[in-house]
Amino acid sequence: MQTDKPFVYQIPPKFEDMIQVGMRVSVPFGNGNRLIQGFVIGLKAGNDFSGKIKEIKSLIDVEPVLTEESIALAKWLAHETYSFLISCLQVMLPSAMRAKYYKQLVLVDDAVDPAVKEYFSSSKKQILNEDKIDPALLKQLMAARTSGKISLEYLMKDSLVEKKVQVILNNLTAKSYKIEKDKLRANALNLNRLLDYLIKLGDSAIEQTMLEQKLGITSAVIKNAESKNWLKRKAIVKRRAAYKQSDFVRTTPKELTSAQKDVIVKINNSMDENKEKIFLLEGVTGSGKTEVYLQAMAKALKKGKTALMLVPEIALTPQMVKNVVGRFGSNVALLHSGLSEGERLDEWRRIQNGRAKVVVGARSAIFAPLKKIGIIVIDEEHEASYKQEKMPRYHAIEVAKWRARYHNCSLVLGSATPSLESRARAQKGVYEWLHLSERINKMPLPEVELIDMRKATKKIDDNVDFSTELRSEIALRLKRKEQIILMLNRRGYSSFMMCRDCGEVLLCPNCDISLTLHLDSRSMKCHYCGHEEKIPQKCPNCGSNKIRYYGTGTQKVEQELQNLFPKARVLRMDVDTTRRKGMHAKILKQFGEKKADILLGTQMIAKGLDYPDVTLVGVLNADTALGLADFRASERTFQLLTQVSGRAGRADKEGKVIIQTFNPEHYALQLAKKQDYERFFVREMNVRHQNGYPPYFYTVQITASAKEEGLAAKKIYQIYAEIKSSLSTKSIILGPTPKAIMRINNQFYYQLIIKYKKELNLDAALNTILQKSQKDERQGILISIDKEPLNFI
Ligand SMILES: Nc1ncnc2c1ncn2[C@@H]1O[C@H](COP(=O)(O)OP(=O)(O)OP(=O)(O)O)[C@@H](O)[C@H]1O
Ligand SMILES: [Zn+2]
Ligand SMILES: [Zn+2]
Repeated sequence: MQTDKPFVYQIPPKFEDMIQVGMRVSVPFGNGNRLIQGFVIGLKAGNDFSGKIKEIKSLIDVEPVLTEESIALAKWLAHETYSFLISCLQVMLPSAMRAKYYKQLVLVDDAVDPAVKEYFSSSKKQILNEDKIDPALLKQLMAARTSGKISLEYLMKDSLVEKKVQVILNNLTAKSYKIEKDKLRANALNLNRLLDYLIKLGDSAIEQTMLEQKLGITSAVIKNAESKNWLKRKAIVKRRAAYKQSDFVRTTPKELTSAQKDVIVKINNSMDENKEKIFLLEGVTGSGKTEVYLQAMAKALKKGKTALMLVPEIALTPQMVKNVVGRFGSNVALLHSGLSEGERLDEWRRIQNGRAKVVVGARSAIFAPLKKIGIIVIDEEHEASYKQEKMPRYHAIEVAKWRARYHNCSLVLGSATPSLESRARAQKGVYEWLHLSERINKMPLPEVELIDMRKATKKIDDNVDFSTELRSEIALRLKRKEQIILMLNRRGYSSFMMCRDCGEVLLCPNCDISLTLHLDSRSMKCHYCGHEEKIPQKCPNCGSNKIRYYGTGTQKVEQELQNLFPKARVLRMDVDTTRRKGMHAKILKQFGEKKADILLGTQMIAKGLDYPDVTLVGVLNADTALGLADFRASERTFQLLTQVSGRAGRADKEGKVIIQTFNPEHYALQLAKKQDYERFFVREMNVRHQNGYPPYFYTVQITASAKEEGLAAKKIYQIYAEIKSSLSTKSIILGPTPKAIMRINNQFYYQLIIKYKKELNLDAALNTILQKSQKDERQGILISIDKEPLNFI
């Protein structure tokens, strides 16, 4: 259970001069006095607590892991995102530093069933693994516990482990080695070789595994030598490297174009003023935003400060790493999910102790413990992955703003397709708007052609995913030995219905939002107002019976490609082919080395890739995102199509883009075809204004979930009543409704969304809900509060 308040503990005399705010300690907690991990968030003399005060048991850290800044940030975050403070403190640290708890069973009385005895055969203490244990045995164990024959203990394992390796050191003088060698039989080859090596080793040391490899000997030989006192073994801490320095060629700053210069001058000036300032760098695809980031970051370093750069997880490609590590060398720390826990911990430590001055990472890297930050860069700022979907539900941009204020530094938000919220703020002058409107070397943006699949499918077999136009363009590039990127849009896979003849997507009569298919209830539902109707047999628009779930798979397309172009070398990139660690990078590397002609993938190939030989981009299905019942559907579609189109024709060869769609008239597609972000912005702002959506309104989403549908529904209506009474009449509540995927893991989800402009009482009302949610949790009802949710359904 969450206990979201600080507790008072006594500092035992032995820790008196050592304990500091920001350290982790282990303390007894609750009636059982089991040990748990806690954070020291304040020190005070005397106390105003009337009960008996427990003592701190031990210190987990010898120096604080939380800084003054991170504690202040956590407090703000808890308030800002309606989260528990403890979750916010934990999010500041790498996962390896979060305590993990184990249950341990201890046999106290031998008179137990044979099965139980067997369980304890290797040791009287066993770590209980509830997932792996046979349920029948578990039942017996629990019975034995009730009768007092077994006791249950909670253990905290601090996984703050450093990686240790064994190194070999000399133990004898050169002279003694000579004597040993003379004693040795000549056919003791391994020992002879080892002795020769040790004589040469002198004062240095070598890792044991390396020595074994080098001499082709086993650890038994080393053991033997150790017993003869020839050598010493010692465990030393080894840094787990996130990247190999030697893999990167150092690069020097590029001569900037005049457009880039105009932009960087503004950023540099603001850095010289040491004032908090937010820039929106809107630059078309291939306009050289990365070089601007790098030179601005270099400026921060020159001023003796540090630099923090965020990129979406999926864009943390070998190319991006090459760019940054190439420029800043060993100053760079990388933080992303491709690293092991240990690697991330070691990178975090390098940042904390000031050895890494540049941090590049995905969302959670925004909490990197850099001191004296001079600049924060957020690339692809429109990306939804910057928002965390579990508590604390923070948006990295909001955290970045807080840190920019704390450090009085610059924040640069960059994108070819900024989020509407960001672009609107630039409009109002909240952010300074910087614009790169042309590609490097004045290369044109690629020509985009929309293919109307309502007509195309009639010409060819209904089941084929390639129009004749796309096929002939692919054939042409294959002949010219140029490269092709094909994207299959999988978002919203099979979740909505569309007519194959007229392109009609079923809409809600009350909202301008498409209905979502619910297979469990066999109906179409609106997730905004609750409207529900039967799944139609015929298209309500044209009467055709060719209406279907929309969706296709990468594997099916790959097969088709092989049939159409048997000689083409295809790389497929989707969740299946990238599940294994490092595969994502590997596939991109192969493509970059021209070991394939076609890169076929899902959304994950849309951004950041910069390959000069790619001259054709094909989008197989542009529509799935449009069909989603979310008011951001048009924005996401426009962003995705513009981003993926931007992969074509980035160097000296002209690019071409083919987009297959059932909705060629839709403004998101028409404007993506022109790659005209500015016009899209104006148009979409109009739509948002008319329908009362962000950025014209703020939003909060409240979700209630439970194993029993009734409980979740009852709770959300109760919250609805409470919230309603505290809101002014100007605000709107959408719902309550079940969520689009109402049941996940047998948990039922209900939600409501509050739209408001100004609500003085809302904050207090939401905090009350949060505090009460601890009680709800005991009854199996989970409540979540999400400020500015990016997912409405
Ligand atoms: N001043 C420059 N002189 C020469 N080449 C440059 C310069 N600036 C950038 N480039 C090159 O131009 C290409 C495009 O730049 P970059 O990848 O930074 O674009 P981008 O704006 O980030 O695009 P996207 O939004 O599509 O990722 C890169 O290959 C980069 O090396
Ligand atoms: Zn129709
Ligand atoms: Zn509706």
